[in-house]
Amino acid sequence: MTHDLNTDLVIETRDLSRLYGRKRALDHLDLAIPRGKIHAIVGANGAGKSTLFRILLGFQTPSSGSAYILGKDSQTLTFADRGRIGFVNEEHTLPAWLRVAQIVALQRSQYAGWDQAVFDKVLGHYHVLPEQKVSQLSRGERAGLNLALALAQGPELLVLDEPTLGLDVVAKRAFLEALMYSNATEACTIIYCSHQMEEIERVADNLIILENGRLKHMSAPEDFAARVSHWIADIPFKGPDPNSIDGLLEMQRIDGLHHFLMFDRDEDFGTWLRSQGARSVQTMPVSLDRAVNAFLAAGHKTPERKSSP
Ligand SMILES: Nc1ncnc2c1ncn2[C@@H]1O[C@H](COP(=O)(O)OP(=O)(O)OP(=O)(O)O)[C@@H](O)[C@H]1O
Repeated sequence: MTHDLNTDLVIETRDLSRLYGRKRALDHLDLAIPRGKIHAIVGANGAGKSTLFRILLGFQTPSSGSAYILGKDSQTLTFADRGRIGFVNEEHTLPAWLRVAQIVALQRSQYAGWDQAVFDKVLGHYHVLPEQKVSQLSRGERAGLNLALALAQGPELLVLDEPTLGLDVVAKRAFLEALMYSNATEACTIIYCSHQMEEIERVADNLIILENGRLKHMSAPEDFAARVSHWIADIPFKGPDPNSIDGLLEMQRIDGLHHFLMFDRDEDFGTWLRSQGARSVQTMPVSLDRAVNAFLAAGHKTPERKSSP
């Protein structure tokens, strides 16, 4: 079978759908993730992220369409293909009775491309001793050990699925620093799934938003945030009908002032507010967290647009 695959893509789905009974978890998803850098995948609960990864890693079959990972059909991955993919999730499960040095020895014997310098560099962000058993490590240290193991295996693609879930602020920071200073992206592409927008803001080069099993947006995080604006208007009566406002993500009345979160609206929106009787109009910067949450909450009200990488 010929596929005309683009080898610069680490992940590619074509018209990918997955149904669970009457439930549609993935809905004709076309996704193309280029090689290199850190790509964040976000979506509300139930957006289809786990289903997508189960299909990509070959643990589940699509209902229709196709999925490729590192240029291979995800349904026919070999042991060697899987060896090119690293995976870290929030569970950080490793055999509790093994010592760190024993795990390293095991991994080194298993992975031909094992990179001890990368392991040492990543784990150097933690005070973990080689003689410590996994059971004696803190949750944050276990997360760091998992990251160090995954990166030292030299994967071409590393999937981090909510890797900092349940970690405290200090451990989260240590994990992100270990990741950022590992220079991992020089050798591998990282897919970072998280609901933690401040982490995404720090590490991700590309933001991918899934909603109801569909691709809603793909761009640099800062480009996305720049498209969302916050307006505060003093309108001395009920205010405009939300249904009549193009690009409205959220409208709230707080302390007598109207707050609007808008997508892809510029100065013309201020002019329009004044034409609606606003006595004053101000704009405020919007955090990525606020922008993404408003975008997800607005759901179907959000203008349909073509995603731009
Ligand atoms: N085994 C299943 N049987 C029936 N429905 C399922 C099954 N697995 C997932 N779903 C449904 O498919 C949709 C997508 O689920 P999925 O777990 O892929 O989402 P998610 O984006 O990973 O969510 P979360 O962020 O909560 O982990 C949800 O509506 C879910 O209820």
